[in-house]
Amino acid sequence: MIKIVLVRHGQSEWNLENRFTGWTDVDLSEAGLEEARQAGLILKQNGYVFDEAYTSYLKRAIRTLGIILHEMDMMWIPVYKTWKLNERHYGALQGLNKAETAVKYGEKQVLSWRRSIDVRPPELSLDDPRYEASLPQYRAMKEGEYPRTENLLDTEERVLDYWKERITPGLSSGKHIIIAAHGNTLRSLIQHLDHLEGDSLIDLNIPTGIPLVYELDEELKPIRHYYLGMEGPLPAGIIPKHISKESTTKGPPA
Ligand SMILES: O=C(O)[C@H](O)COP(=O)(O)O
Repeated sequence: MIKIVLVRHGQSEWNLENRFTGWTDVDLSEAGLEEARQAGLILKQNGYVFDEAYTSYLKRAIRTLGIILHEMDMMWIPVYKTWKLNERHYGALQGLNKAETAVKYGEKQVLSWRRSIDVRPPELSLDDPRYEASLPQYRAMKEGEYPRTENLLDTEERVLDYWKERITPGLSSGKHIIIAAHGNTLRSLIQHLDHLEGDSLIDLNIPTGIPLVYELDEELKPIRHYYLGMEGPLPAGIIPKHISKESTTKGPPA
């Protein structure tokens, strides 16, 4: 049996303000910093050790991982960063308040943008200041690779590309791996692992800052998964109290 730990970054400043974030590089809120510390303590308390870690180019995930590894006294392990694990790009919605957007476009439309697999939000124009392909961390991307908007399938394509090319070889060779990433990055990976579609995908929300353990067989097919608390695996559907309300919604189906 092979175990991998997935963790969504701690609550961010725009999670707190209920804004569409995507590739906007916002920091963790105070609650998010504490969630990251708690995640590190939970993993240490449960005796987890890691050989390598993966994260995105976005500071909310990078800092979450750094705090977790600091709490575990594991800052010495290799950490691999990639834009392919960045959050799903929310296009021209980035920066907008989610509640205000729902008033303007309707709840149904916003739910479809947020949780369907094949609906892209309006795209960013190339002269939009939020189109940040010129930032140093994205300069090595190929022409047209920097997204102007994404649906979950677009995100899943780049996440799975990296998962298959860079992460599964380590897993199959017995490495203990943690991935600190984003709500939709992890939703797209879980969609692939658990073959989720329809309502079970629409209802899939990953809480911030809680370690999610996937146990995989030799073919890397899921055997079971569970969120981790201080006392070990949490019963399905239970999210620890310390997580802020707006991030505690239904986790992966039991
Ligand atoms: O990018 C964002 O806005 C959040 O990280 C995830 O938002 P969502 O839960 O609306 O997809």
